[in-house]
Amino acid sequence: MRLFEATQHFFNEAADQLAVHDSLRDLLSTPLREVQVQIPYETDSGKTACLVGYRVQHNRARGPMKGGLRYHPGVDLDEVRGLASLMTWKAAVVDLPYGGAKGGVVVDVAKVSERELERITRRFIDGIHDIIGPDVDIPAPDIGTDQRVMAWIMSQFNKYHGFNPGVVTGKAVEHYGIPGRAEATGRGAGILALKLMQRLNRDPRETSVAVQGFGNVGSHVARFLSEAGCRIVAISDQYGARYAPQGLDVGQALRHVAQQKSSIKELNEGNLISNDELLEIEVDMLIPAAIGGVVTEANMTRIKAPMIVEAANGPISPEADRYLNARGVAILPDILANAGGVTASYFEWAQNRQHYRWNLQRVRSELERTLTTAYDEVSAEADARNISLRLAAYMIGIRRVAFATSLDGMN
Ligand SMILES: NC(=O)c1ccc[n+]([C@@H]2O[C@H](COP(=O)([O-])OP(=O)(O)OC[C@H]3O[C@@H](n4cnc5c(N)ncnc54)[C@H](O)[C@@H]3O)[C@@H](O)[C@H]2O)c1
Repeated sequence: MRLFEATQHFFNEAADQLAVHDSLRDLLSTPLREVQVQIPYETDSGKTACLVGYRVQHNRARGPMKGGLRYHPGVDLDEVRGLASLMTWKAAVVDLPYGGAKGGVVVDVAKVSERELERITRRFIDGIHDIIGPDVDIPAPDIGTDQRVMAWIMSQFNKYHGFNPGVVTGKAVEHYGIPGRAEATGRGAGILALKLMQRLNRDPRETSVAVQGFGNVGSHVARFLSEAGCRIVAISDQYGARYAPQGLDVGQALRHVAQQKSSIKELNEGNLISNDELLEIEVDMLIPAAIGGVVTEANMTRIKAPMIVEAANGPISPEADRYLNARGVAILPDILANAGGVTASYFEWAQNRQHYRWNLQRVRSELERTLTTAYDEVSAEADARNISLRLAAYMIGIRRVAFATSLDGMN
């Protein structure tokens, strides 16, 4: 099942529970706008190459649309559409004044130089600058993009529209960003993972954790949970995974990746296993923090973790979700689990508009407060109705967006 179909499946389940009528359901399911642009750019060898980029704006009933920009060879319109709809429900679950959007460029960042990446980004913004903006649609980092890419986006947008740092979030602290944004998605997933352990009466110091993906999100969630006393037994990147039942030294892995610019595969600790094997190890908590669609009908019966935190977007297919729920696996859904990123982006955007900056301590405490409030609402809804955390989160998000949409009216 493709990502948009999967997100629509979860949407429809919740809309059924809420008895959302057909015309409103159609409105909430149909993206506001989808744009595909050509990205011609000059390679370092002087040739002209051409890529494809997308921006999908899903819903703006609750505010300007917000969502990351993904650079990955697997990007396509369906994926971006699915991710854009997830952003709408995510922003609503954590009660931020935003709608949802997402963008992507079909490119393998490992195969282009830094200068090429800058040219690609600037040409992409040439193609979409007139549909984004601080009051319209605000991009942020996702797979393959980081603070450098955000700086180029801001600079290119400003050439057309004048100085406006609030057009993009996830910027460097020294360049209109805020402390704590880079760590926020992983930290947020870690805060919520501890909440899930508490829900199941688990002691973090007796909990083993496997994290798939050691990029922005995966590395920060692994660090946070390791500092909270959990045993991180497996980590990975796209090239492979390392597994040590007695626990891995996360600080050492962070230094290895930062200093050696090398893969987790080359880490001098634990046994080398594949990404598929990582998903299936005997562990208390599994945290997919890389790409989507990793737990499906093909491997669901071999997943052993009793707790799953979806730090990545869309890692579990609807079939696997149904099966794992029936088996009693506690799943913290993506639209809550990784909402720390958009929450800190909201802080950054609001501060850009005020030309004012919080310190790290304030960002962290506001992040924890926002996510904890959302978690408490979702778990209360799940308990009251005896439903999964995913269904409860979707119901809360859809209820808020549906209400705003109906107040907006049709004209
Ligand atoms: N960055 C954010 O603020 C943010 C916010 C919300 C959700 N997310 C989601 O978190 C996930 C990770 O994003 P990120 O920002 O950490 O990206 P990133 O590019 O920093 O890191 C991605 C990681 O996944 C690994 N990876 C890539 N392809 C893989 C594959 N086929 N199999 C296994 N591993 C693979 C990479 O090697 C890397 O370690 C994505 O699903 C993204 O949508 C990110």
